[in-house]
Amino acid sequence: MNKIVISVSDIVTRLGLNLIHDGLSMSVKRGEIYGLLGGSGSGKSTLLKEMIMLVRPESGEIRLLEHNLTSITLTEIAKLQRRWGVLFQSGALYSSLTVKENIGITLREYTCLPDTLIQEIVRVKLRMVGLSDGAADLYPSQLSGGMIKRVALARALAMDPELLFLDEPTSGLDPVGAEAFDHLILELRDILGLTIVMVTHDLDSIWTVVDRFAVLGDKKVVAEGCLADVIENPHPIVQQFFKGARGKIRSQNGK
Ligand SMILES: Nc1ncnc2c1ncn2[C@@H]1O[C@H](COP(=O)(O)OP(=O)(O)OP(=O)(O)O)[C@@H](O)[C@H]1O
Repeated sequence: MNKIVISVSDIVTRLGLNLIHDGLSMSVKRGEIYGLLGGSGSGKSTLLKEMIMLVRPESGEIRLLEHNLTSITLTEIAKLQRRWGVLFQSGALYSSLTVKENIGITLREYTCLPDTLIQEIVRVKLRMVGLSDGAADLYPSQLSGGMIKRVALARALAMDPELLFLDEPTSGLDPVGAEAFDHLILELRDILGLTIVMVTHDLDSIWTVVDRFAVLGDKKVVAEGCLADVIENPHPIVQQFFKGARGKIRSQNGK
């Protein structure tokens, strides 16, 4: 069985007066694509932010790549941050920097690599996400939504991370672009051996790329597992979530 690389145990999260998580637990295994699903406001993005230490839970424990995030030192945080990449929903590219500068920025910040090598790494990452060298000198305002996601993904991969966090990677893309992006994620996981955690509302992504997932509701994980297992879970939140999707499965099966 694959080793667990992220384990969230019994966390309680409060943001302002809002209780977001109340005894939430889940775990991610090495090499899998793990989805965080749930209704709007169920705390998916907050959970992802807790895994990358942008938000701190009030209690409970998060262990990531054998570090306990509640008791980690600053030096360990700095090392750990190099081992993950993040793709935020909007892409979060710097508008005043070109594509190549956006991708190279973490390499310049975290390494002492010479400029020629950084340029070469940027070229490799661009190709890895299916973009040509011609995109390197463009600014974000000159890119389509799909290209922005790809550049943001290339930037997330710049440091050769073991873990990739994706917050709604296909949001804002048309169905064709979303499908292409899903396939890219699958391909990169297989080629690079990544472990991927993704927040998604996109049921097509769940069928296509996600190996296991958690459904968040009632401030907890109400179901966790692979699609075949979770879809049979009688919890009302799960059934509500998949009602339309189940119809889709039936129609796909010709039933
Ligand atoms: N800084 C904050 N202060 C107070 N409440 C917050 C803060 N950030 C988020 N929240 C609240 O926390 C709840 C969970 O937010 P979160 O973004 O994690 O949900 P989500 O499941 O990702 O939702 P969506 O699918 O709509 O993006 C929401 O009700 C949100 O309003």
